[in-house]
Amino acid sequence: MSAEIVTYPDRELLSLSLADRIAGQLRQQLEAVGPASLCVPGGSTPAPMFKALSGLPLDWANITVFLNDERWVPANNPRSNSAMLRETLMNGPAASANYLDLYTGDPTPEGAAPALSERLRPLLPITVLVLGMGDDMHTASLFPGADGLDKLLAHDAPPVMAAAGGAEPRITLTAPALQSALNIHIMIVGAQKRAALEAATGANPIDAPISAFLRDATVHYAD
Ligand SMILES: O=C1O[C@H](COP(=O)(O)O)[C@@H](O)[C@H](O)[C@H]1O
Repeated sequence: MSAEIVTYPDRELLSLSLADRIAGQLRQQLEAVGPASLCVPGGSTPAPMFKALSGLPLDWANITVFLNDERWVPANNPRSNSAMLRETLMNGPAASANYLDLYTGDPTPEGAAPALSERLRPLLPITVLVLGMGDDMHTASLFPGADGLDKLLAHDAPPVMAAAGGAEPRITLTAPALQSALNIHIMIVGAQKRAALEAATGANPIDAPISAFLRDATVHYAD
């Protein structure tokens, strides 16, 4: 089965509509169950959606936010996904949310992963998961053909592991932690990513990691 794809007339409408949909799903969890979790991508695509979401009225103090993955660099490094998130999402009403930073300052992501896994377990299943995708069909830090990708995709993987394949060491949520999410959205823009997504449909996750999430996801797309 492949994902439902929603195509928007432009990127601004995509960002506003997706932010509204995420807020609705978080609100439902907060009202029906209690605390909620929101797991979001880094990269350049989601920043406008984060800005829209940050201004929406929600019980942010009962929401824990964390990234899908992080480059192993401190927050003052321009490659830090956390820095982008703090500038875009963790502002206005959303500044009251709890933030679980995947970058701990430990010397290596391998050393930090076991304790992060334990901190993450009580937050599972993720209430709302938003994934991005690179042109190479990677998502989170699950890179096609990377060393150890089979371990990150394994059904018994711990929630958080170190990952190879990017320009710097990385830490990532693993496939089972991400797949357990109650609501999964994939946000992509541009014809190149759309073509990559179509190529990934039905492919082996070792070659096209995004395909591990397509069955249960809604894809949000604009040119
Ligand atoms: O490296 C990463 O890239 C992907 C996609 O980023 P984009 O700049 O093409 O939007 C992102 O989903 C992932 O979280 C990030 O670590």
